[in-house]
Amino acid sequence: MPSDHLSPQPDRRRRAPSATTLTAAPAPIALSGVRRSYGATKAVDGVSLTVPAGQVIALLGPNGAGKSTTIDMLLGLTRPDAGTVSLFGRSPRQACADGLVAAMLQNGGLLPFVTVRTMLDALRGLYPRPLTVAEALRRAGATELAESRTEKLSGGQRQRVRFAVALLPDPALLVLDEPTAAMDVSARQAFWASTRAWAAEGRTVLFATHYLAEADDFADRIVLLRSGRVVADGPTTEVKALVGGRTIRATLPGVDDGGIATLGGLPGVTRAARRGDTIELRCSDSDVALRALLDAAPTVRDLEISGAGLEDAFLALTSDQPTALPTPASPTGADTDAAAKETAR
Ligand SMILES: Nc1ncnc2c1ncn2[C@@H]1O[C@H](COP(=O)(O)OP(=O)(O)OP(=O)(O)O)[C@@H](O)[C@H]1O
Repeated sequence: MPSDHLSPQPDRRRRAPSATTLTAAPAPIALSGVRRSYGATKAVDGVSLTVPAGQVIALLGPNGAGKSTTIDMLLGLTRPDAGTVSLFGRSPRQACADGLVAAMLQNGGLLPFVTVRTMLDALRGLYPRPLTVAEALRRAGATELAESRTEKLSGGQRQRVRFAVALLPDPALLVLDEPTAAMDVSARQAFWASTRAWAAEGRTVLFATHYLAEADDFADRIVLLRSGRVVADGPTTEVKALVGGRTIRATLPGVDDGGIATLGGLPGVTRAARRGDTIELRCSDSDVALRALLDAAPTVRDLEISGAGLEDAFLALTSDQPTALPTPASPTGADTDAAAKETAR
């Protein structure tokens, strides 16, 4: 049995609501003041998060930030030491058993020595309202793999089949832990196109990734974890905006280290660097910096000014000495309240 197959004992007497009837139902994900320690390590240290239906949310953070532990608690695979986890108003295990939640985890396997179709057929019987095998394969972009034996699949093909397994219960919430790790560029694009199309029907997706570009391109909202805590939470544009400042890039022929030191001291510039004849100035005020640069180096050319990217935000917000952090945005408001109550306990 694949370890990412998360419907232990489906209850066929219970009619679980379909994805389309869940819009007015309890939130697909509600974490409140969740904590989990391993010995002295606080893997998750008071995370509160409410995710409404239809949202695609990316969980980001450096190694050891607590992403997988958060996902494990979300799926009922690990119990929190404190706080509550609710999926569609139910316990994680019940929500999984009702076919409302499915996951693709990093260590998930496939049944060996059978064809993909046989495996999906066998798994279908475990769910209250499964997709047809053909539909699950189509949505996962894996139709041509139906007759392949599972042990002969390449890494990227396995990922697509695992995606079909996750879609099989027609879950209203899909949880993905680094889902595109083994995929090539075109498989990755197809995966996200299909995930977005699936989410556009009102379903919810939470994914953890180290590919910041994926979060930037596909998530409606980013939650950035550091040392088990949420350090930023909001739409991608807002998370980027938490790191103020712009960067000026330009060509300045013949610039040397002394010249770079001078540029680093210009008004409005916080840091200067060079690569060959290309200079890069991080700015607290790019308008002031640009005027000063043109005065100080009239031969400068090919000027470009850009805002902070997600990578800048990620590095600034997760480094050991983060820049002064604004309070994480809380799209629900309730998150902040819950966190505050938990802290006060
Ligand atoms: N089963 C465990 N036993 C002991 N420590 C653990 C266990 N699981 C996680 N940890 C520790 O908890 C912290 C958070 O780990 P977690 O795997 O949740 O982080 P992550 O953000 O998913 O990291 P990565 O990006 O490397 O996958 C780390 O310090 C990790 O060493």
